[in-house]
Amino acid sequence: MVQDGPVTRAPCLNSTLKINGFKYYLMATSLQKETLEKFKKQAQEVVSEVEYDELFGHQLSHGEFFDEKIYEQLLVKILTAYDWDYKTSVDNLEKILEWRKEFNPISAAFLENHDSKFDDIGFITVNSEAKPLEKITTWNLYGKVTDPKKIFGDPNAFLRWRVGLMEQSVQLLDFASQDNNYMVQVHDYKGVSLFQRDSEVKKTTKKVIEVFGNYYPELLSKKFFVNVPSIMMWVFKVITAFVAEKTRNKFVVISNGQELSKYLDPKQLGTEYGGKVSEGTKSLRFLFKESKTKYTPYTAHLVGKSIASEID
Ligand code: HEM
Repeated sequence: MVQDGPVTRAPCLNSTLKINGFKYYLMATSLQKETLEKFKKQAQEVVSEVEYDELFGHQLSHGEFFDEKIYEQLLVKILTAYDWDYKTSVDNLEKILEWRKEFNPISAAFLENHDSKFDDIGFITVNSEAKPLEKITTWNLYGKVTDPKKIFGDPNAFLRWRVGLMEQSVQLLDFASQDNNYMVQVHDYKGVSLFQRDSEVKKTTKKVIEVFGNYYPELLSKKFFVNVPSIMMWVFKVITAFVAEKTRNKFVVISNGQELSKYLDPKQLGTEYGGKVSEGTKSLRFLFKESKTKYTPYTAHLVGKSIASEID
C-alpha cells in the first residue's frame, strides 16, 4: 500500500532545507536528482509498456500536452510516497497506470452521470485565499447516510462516484506550484449511528481506502474527521489499521464540528463548522459542469476524444 507522504509537502529539489547539516543535504539532493533523472527516463518505458500516458489529467509521453515541470513533479510525488526507492517507485507507477487504463477515472469524473443520491454526501470547495496546500477541499458527509443499502447497495456505483469526486479534486490542484499541489479532505459523521456500518459499508469503505492508498500517492495534506461521537472512536482505530502510517499521521479527529474553524479558513467555512458562511459550507460547492476551464488541457482532449468515439 502506498505511503501517502509526509505531513508537509514533498521536498522541492532546489530548496535549501538544512537537514543534519548542510553537507548531508547537498549529498541527499544530488542523489535525489540522480534518481529523478533515472525515473524520468524509465517512466517513458513504463508508459509505452502499459500503453497509457495520462496521470491526474496530465500527459506523460512527449506529446502536444506534455509539460516537463508537471511531469517531474508527478514523478517526485511517487518517489516521495515510496521514500525515494527507485524500484518500488517504478513498480508502482506501472500499477497506477494499469489501474487508470482499466478503471478510467477520467470517465468517472467527467463523462459518467452518477445517481443524484450521491449529491448530498459529497462535494468540493475551492478557496484560492486559503493557506498553501489547503485550497482544495473534498467533503464527504457520511453521517447523512441514513439508508446504507441505498448508497452502498451497488458498491461499483459508489466506487465510480467516489473516484470521480477524487479525480475532480485532483484536477483542481496545480502540480507546477508548491502552494496547491496537495488537498484537504473532510469526513463529517454528524448523525452517524452504529447501525450504518453494515457489511456492505465496511466492504466498500475498505475498497475505497485501498484504491486511494495504492493509486493516489502524495495528494493529501490533511484529513479531518468531524462530529465523530466518542462512542464510535473505536471505528477510527479499526479503520486506520488498513491505512499506511504516513497517511494516518495526517488525520485529525474532532468530536465537535464547530472546532473545524480552528484549522480551516473560517471565511470560507459554513457556520455548522464554526465558520462565517451562514448559508453553510455546501453553498460554496464547486460545480465542475459550470467551469469547464478547470479541466486540464489533456483531460479536455481525452474527454473530447471519448465523446467523439461514441458518436462514430
Ligand atoms: C457508519 C458510517 C460510516 C460510513 C458510511 C463511512 C464511510 C467511509 C468511506 C466510504 C470511506 C472511504 C474513504 C473516503 O471516502 O474518503 C471511509 C474512510 C474512513 N472512515 Fe468512515 N465511515 C463511517 C464511519 C466512520 C467513523 C465513525 C469513523 C471514526 C472516525 C470513520 C473513520 C474513517 C477513516 C479513518 C477512514 C479512512 C480514510 C482514508 O483512508 O482516507 N468512519 N469511511
